[in-house]
Amino acid sequence: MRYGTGAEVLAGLDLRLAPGGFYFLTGASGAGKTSLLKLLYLAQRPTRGRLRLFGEDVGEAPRESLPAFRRRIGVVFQDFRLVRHLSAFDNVALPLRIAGHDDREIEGPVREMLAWVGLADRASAKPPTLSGGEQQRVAIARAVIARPELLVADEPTGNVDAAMADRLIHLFEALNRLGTTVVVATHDLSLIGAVKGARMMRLEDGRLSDPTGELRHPPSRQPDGAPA
Ligand SMILES: Nc1ncnc2c1ncn2[C@@H]1O[C@H](COP(=O)(O)OP(=O)(O)OP(=O)(O)O)[C@@H](O)[C@H]1O
Repeated sequence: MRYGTGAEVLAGLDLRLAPGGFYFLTGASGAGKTSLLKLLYLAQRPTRGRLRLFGEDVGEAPRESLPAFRRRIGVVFQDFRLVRHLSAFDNVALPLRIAGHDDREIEGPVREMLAWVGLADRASAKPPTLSGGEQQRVAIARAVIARPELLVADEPTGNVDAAMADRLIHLFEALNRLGTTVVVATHDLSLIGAVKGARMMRLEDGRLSDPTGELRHPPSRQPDGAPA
């Protein structure tokens, strides 16, 4: 994959995600994590090569077929991308509204989700009046509310404290237990250690050092806190 006429930012990737798997993606800043996630949530197409999603070839699928695939994917963007003029409640409700649920069906689950991410009392606040951490939690609630088949999250806990990060990763785990394939890009080793059975993929200069995530499991914590 390359942006425009620039150099390739991802090359030679051969990667298969098992349905229902939980994957962490790590790598230095600029290694290409966000670019790989963009391929997964169909914001970018591979410049060459093949991309299959949900068993279908999407690398060269017609543009008009992509929204139907995207509705099956929950995305936590690094920069949140909340709708500024909608309340926290309405941002979280968006995927359910798009899926055709009416207000009576939406109210309960959205309130419950906002309570889970600690924002029960901020439901009517609009994004510009929320802190970075609060916006991030709204973004996460919006990404998971409709139980997507694939959840892609880019540094989803970069703006919250350790206790909230723990709570959020358990939300991802709960979703994963319901069958969602989860891919989380992060630098946070404690997050990686928190999910048993998760697989870890590492990007270095646009190449995956462990494309299946099978070889390296999350580093377990030593008593002194250093990664194993
Ligand atoms: N829209 C873009 N246009 C051109 N080049 C880009 C674009 N986005 C990213 N790049 C380049 O692609 C490379 C990989 O960037 P990417 O954002 O995927 O890295 P990353 O691993 O997610 O970094 P970080 O941890 O800092 O978010 C970098 O060299 C970056 O400068």
